[in-house]
Amino acid sequence: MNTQSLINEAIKARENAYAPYSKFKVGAAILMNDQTVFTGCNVENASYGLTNCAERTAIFSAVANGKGSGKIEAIAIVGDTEGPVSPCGACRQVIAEFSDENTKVFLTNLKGDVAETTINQLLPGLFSSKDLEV
Ligand SMILES: O=c1ccn([C@H]2C[C@H](O)[C@@H](CO)O2)c(=O)[nH]1
Ligand SMILES: [Zn+2]
Repeated sequence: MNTQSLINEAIKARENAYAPYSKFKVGAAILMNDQTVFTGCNVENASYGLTNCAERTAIFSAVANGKGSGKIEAIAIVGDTEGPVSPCGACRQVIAEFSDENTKVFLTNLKGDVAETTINQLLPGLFSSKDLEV
């Protein structure tokens, strides 16, 4: 799947966002290394802190569908932001869990801005499974 198609999947997923509190809808789409695609949206809660972001929804969906041993080839995230949307710290760490140095991260918005980055740029010095090896 090409980048624009992945971004379009994220835009579609964003429509399903459950964001009655912030009204800030976010969509994410991930292309796994086996070429399967999973999408997610943010899901808020009256107990605000229980909110799950779009990126984590997409990744948890992939894992729930048997892709936990796979890697993310590309992820597209879209919000209605001035510039490309910026993933929160929790999502950066969760994206890192299923990424490698080749994972492409596309930060986008509804205006069509696209910024390509990497997990190492988003989360330098990240904690990973390597740190658990003794
Ligand atoms: O990258 C982001 C940033 C924010 N949100 C959600 C969380 C919350 O529902 C709303 C406002 O923070 O946007 C995401 O899903 N992804
Ligand atoms: Zn997040």
